[in-house]
Amino acid sequence: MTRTLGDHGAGATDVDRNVIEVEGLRRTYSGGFQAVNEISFAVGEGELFALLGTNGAGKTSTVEMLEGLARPSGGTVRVLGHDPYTDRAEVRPRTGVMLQEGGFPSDLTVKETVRMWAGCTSGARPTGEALGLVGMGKRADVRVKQLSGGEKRRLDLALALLGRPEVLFLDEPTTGLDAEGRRDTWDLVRELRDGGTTVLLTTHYLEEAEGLADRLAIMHGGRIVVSGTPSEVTATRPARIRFRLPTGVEPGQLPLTLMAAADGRQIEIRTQHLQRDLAELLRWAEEFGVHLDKLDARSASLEEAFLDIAAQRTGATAPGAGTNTGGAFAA
Ligand SMILES: Nc1ncnc2c1ncn2[C@@H]1O[C@H](COP(=O)(O)OP(=O)(O)OP(=O)(O)O)[C@@H](O)[C@H]1O
Repeated sequence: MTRTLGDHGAGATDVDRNVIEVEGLRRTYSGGFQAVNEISFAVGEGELFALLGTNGAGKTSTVEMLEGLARPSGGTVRVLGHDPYTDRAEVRPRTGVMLQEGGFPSDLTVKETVRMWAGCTSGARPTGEALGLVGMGKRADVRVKQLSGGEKRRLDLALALLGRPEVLFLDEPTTGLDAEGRRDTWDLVRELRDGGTTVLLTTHYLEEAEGLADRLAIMHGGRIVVSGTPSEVTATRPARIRFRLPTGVEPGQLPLTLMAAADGRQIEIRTQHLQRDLAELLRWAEEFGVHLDKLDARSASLEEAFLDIAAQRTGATAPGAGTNTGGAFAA
């Protein structure tokens, strides 16, 4: 991909200056259904903020209000210091929006589509530059209806970047992209952020949020359930230690202060104190001359945190979410 990114002050992250401010935001659909229920968050200049959630959590309903496409039912939104709905003329030229469905005329070529869009965008990048950014330079003369789903997403992104936006809204930007396309898009988004662009991203790919986001919020049922840096969010969930129970050892012989679950001879310990409990386990193994086969110890991933949160809220049990107390036991 050719890289000629707009520069809003390279490395000029200024999280003290909020570019997006949301306070007590609500969105109620006809019939009284509350899709967004009193949410509040702020995104600093040059920050990448990810909004995650289960299906129907209210992400798109929220983002549409930030983009100025829908009027809030309550609360306030400020983007670059303005109300994006009532001050649309002020906010729109400084923001780039990548919707879930671009909906371009499908008979136009890629190049014609970009030119048409550029006609409505002040200070637009040259067409070749915009297409080069998203790796679509070679597809310029192809008709939109002949593009694959992933190529359409790239075109959506090129259009969102046309006006060198200060704020970029990306609604599920990598849905339909193959692994390479996804990685290219992540690189591009990182470069834009490093160049000072403020990015608000929604995604269903948790590794995408974990890898890209400076901070994130997980929504469920219209509310923000948890927010923070990816490590702050995962730190709220227990880490895991796994190993095969050595031959000749029974689960009841494991160190009693550890909370463990056994599935046959596979042992899993879930702990908020990974270092302390791992050290205790290793001391015990050393003392009794036991080899812990397939030993694996790691912090919770964002995906595990997400599944735990979703399961708690629906009253279900996330796979492997059970934590047993009172020492080791056999299943
Ligand atoms: N126009 C509408 N009228 C009534 N209800 C709506 C409307 N649009 C969305 N909803 C409902 O509002 C809730 C939130 O929808 P929204 O699309 O914002 O969720 P989401 O988090 O973006 O979901 P997904 O991850 O599935 O895209 C859902 O229950 C949805 O059915």
